[in-house]
Amino acid sequence: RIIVSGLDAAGKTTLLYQCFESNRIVTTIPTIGSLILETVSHNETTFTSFDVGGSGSTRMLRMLKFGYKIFDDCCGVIWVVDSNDRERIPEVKEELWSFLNEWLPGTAPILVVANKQDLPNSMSVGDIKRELRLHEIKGRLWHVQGTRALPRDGLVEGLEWLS
Ligand SMILES: Nc1nc2c(ncn2[C@@H]2O[C@H](COP(=O)(O)OP(=O)(O)OP(=O)(O)O)[C@@H](O)[C@H]2O)c(=O)[nH]1
Ligand SMILES: [Mg+2]
Repeated sequence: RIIVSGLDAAGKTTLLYQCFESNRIVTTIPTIGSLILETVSHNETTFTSFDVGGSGSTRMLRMLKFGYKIFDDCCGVIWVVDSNDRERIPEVKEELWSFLNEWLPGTAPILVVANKQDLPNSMSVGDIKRELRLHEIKGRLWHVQGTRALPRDGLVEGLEWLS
């Protein structure tokens, strides 16, 4: 199982469907209010997506209720970041680190997807590495891949790294 997470509107749904249905523009609706999840299965791999945005209490309830089952058999994480949303990067950092420290046991590798690279004001891969302090990750492999889910670009490279 691969967990796909990140703040709301980062591009998780778009990315999930773009991975498997080439050249199709996916119309997404925000997952606000729903507890979890979107699941896409491909060969032997299940991609389970949920967002960690929203209010703190909702987020925590969601994690508590579903956390263990989801995380138990997780062998990799895709963390999607809206590279264009500079204002929320501190929130991304906080959520990512609490996710790594509190919720994700073991040594599962993490692919950080620096999405929305097509937008002119987006942060670079280097910016994202620095802002999220990824070099402080201990005991698991990590990698940052710049992507444009619309049109898709970089996704295959990212998945190759993860596999
Ligand atoms: N410009 C641009 N827009 C993107 C890209 N990827 C996704 N989007 C847009 O960003 C918005 C949010 O994308 P979603 O895939 O719904 O994001 P999500 O992470 O699933 O959001 P929630 O379901 O609310 O958690 C949509 O309007 C997408 O069309 C990208 O690479 N570039
Ligand atoms: Mg979504």
